[in-house]
Amino acid sequence: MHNNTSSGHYNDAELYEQAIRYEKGSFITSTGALATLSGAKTGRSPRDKRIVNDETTAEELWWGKGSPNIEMDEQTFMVNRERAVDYLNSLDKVFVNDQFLNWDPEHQIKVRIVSARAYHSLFMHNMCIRPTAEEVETFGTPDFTIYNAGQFPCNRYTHYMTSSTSIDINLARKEMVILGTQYAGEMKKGLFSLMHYLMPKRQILSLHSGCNMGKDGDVALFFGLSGKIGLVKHGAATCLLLLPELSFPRSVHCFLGTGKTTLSTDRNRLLIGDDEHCWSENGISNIEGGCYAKCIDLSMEKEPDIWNAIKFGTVLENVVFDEHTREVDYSDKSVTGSLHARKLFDGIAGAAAENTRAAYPIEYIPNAKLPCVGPHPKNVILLACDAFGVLPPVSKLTLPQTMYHFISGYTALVRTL
Ligand SMILES: Nc1ncnc2c1ncn2[C@@H]1O[C@H](COP(=O)(O)OP(=O)(O)O)[C@@H](O)[C@H]1O
Ligand SMILES: C=C(OP(=O)(O)O)C(=O)O
Repeated sequence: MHNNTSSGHYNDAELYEQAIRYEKGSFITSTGALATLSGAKTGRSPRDKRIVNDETTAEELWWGKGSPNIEMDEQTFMVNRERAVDYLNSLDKVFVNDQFLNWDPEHQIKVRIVSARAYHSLFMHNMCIRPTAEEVETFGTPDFTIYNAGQFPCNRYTHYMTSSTSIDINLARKEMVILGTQYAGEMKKGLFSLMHYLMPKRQILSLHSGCNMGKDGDVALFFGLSGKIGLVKHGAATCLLLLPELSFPRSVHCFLGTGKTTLSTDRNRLLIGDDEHCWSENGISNIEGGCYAKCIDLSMEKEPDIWNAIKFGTVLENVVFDEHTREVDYSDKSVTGSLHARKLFDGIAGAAAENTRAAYPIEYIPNAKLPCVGPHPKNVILLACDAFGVLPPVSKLTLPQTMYHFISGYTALVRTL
């Protein structure tokens, strides 16, 4: 970085101080968490996420109709990279996180995150695997670097840009650039995209799943899409029956997530991870070092372990709290149900992206399995949200049926309008 910009690793307390002093909307809640705001974007921007299509990725990645990969060229990546680095260099200080991905030591990846906001640094500190002091000293060259200049927009007149947000991945340069969104989840999901590229080359399956283990070592995987909006009628969702003490609201309702985090965090089982895993010959390993729980309507009674994890060190995104008591009102969706959120979901009547979040280190869950690895899974659960009520609430699938439903994406929400 530029000589006038100081960069460094900060501890949790220092990051709290920096966030509270310099980042508007950052406060300590009654339980000690750092409550903060992600700005206009309160969820991911998949339509603004691009991958450089070069000689190698042209062959290796799926492009074109039906593919979720949106392309950009190397030159445009460099334009955005320069813009992000120039922005970061214009600041007095930037935050640097050197951390690891993947609890399987044989397939661990070193990542560096350079960010402008203390909130982003604390978030990644919680979400990636934390190195020891000695490992920080001997970290060396990272395998991948994120430049997060999310407060600064991309230039809408730059080739490929369709808004002021761009999340750009260059696999050859091993870099990711973020412009125009401060939603912290972009960083963790960007690294997950990287793992989807790197791990299959090593004959390892990267999985969007939660994972926990019974006392006898039986591992269960929970698959289900996140970040989808749904209109669910009471009683129509499969996951309702998997965890009957929780309930969906009575009427038509919009929400995110199918329950990987909620259902893998289970008092009676050891938590291996809530969202991203690798399945290799060695068994299962969590990619991350933390959890990113949705907290809309969170309560002590329904989800006690997640509730208790919201303490000093935890980042609370876009929640509303009482100015004096600093008690969080988890039913308040006014920040994430913003005009922007409504626009994001294409004007679906009454829709609000209820995406208030808590990011905490996995060891904040009392029965976390550390290190976060386990043997080959015994059960695979596909969580579905079938608003039509066509799927039986619980079905035991044969292997071909499982493959069919997994590949056809039926763990996603199926909605009515
Ligand atoms: N029966 C249920 N099973 C799972 N989640 C439920 C249930 N009822 C309500 N919920 C809520 O749905 C959301 C599920 O989100 P989450 O577990 O984060 O999904 P994912 O990890 O798959 O993205 C949470 O806000 C949870 O409180
Ligand atoms: C970070 C995200 O994923 P998940 O819902 O799986 O936590 C997200 O969709 O914004």
